[in-house]
Amino acid sequence: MEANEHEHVIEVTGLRRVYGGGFEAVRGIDFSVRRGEVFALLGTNGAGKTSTVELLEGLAAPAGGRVRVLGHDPYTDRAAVRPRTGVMLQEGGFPSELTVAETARMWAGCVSGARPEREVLALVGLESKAGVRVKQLSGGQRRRLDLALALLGDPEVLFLDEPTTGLDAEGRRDTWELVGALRDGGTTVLLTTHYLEEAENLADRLAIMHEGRIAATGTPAEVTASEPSRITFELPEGYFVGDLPPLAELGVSEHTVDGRTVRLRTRELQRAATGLLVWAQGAGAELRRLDVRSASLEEAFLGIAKDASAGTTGTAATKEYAA
Ligand SMILES: Nc1ncnc2c1ncn2[C@@H]1O[C@H](COP(=O)(O)OP(=O)(O)OP(=O)(O)O)[C@@H](O)[C@H]1O
Repeated sequence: MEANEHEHVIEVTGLRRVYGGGFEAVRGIDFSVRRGEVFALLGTNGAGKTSTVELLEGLAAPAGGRVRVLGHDPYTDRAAVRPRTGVMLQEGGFPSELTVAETARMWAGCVSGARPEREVLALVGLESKAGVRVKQLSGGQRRRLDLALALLGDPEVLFLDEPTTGLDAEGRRDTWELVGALRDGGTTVLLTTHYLEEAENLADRLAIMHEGRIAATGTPAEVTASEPSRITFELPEGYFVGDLPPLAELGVSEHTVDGRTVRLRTRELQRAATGLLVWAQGAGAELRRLDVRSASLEEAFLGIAKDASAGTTGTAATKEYAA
């Protein structure tokens, strides 16, 4: 396979998943991931992230739509896809009596051209635990073992379902570094996560799922830009909000006043901030505790989830930002 960076390694079109009782967990989603990208699926609980990833891994057949991984259908053409992918499930479920090294060795037996166990254990910082039984590992160490096993076949595409859940801050940082290094080495990574900071740090592009649909997709910066920025300051004594220039003319969409503290929300940060500062300069007014900031991914996520719950987004209204 040619290593073409523009090649879509994962392609998902109109994908649906329906469970036994008729519940539609994935309701027609589209996205694609290019070679060497880290793509994050974010979402509220039960949004359909795991249901989607399982379809990409070929663990179930879709109820509708199409999935291609490395150009193949991962369900019907499993033999072509599986050796080139690495999968880290949410629950590894290893025999707890085996040691870490034995588990890696057993797993390596199922992988063609597996890397040496020691090498993958070193990658995830578990070399010193090689002789320890799996049942004696902490939750975070088990997640690292899950990751080590996913890396045994030196995969072109890596699926990580909540890779850092249960890890402490240091373990999370180490995993981020490792995923970054894998990406730099050309591995394509699709991950699900509850940690917005993780997506902000790692993802080249992301999709936010809500109730089986994609509510927003784009780079972290593009998705963040969909939420209004904020300006906060304290008015000096003797000044009132009515003394400010007309806020609507500055592109301010909302404002609140709490004592002397004024909070503005705007989608035109430069225009609003400039108008405010020019006014303050002219009036000789000092705006104390002035704080001007773009929305965080967390704010964008909460805003999108709120809109989606209120029925103002959906397939037709998916926010999509050009990559
Ligand atoms: N085997 C199943 N049978 C019926 N419904 C299921 C099954 N597995 C998942 N679901 C439902 O499908 C929906 C999506 O679940 P899924 O696990 O894909 O969500 P998620 O986004 O990964 O959630 P979380 O962030 O909580 O892990 C949920 O409402 C869940 O209850």
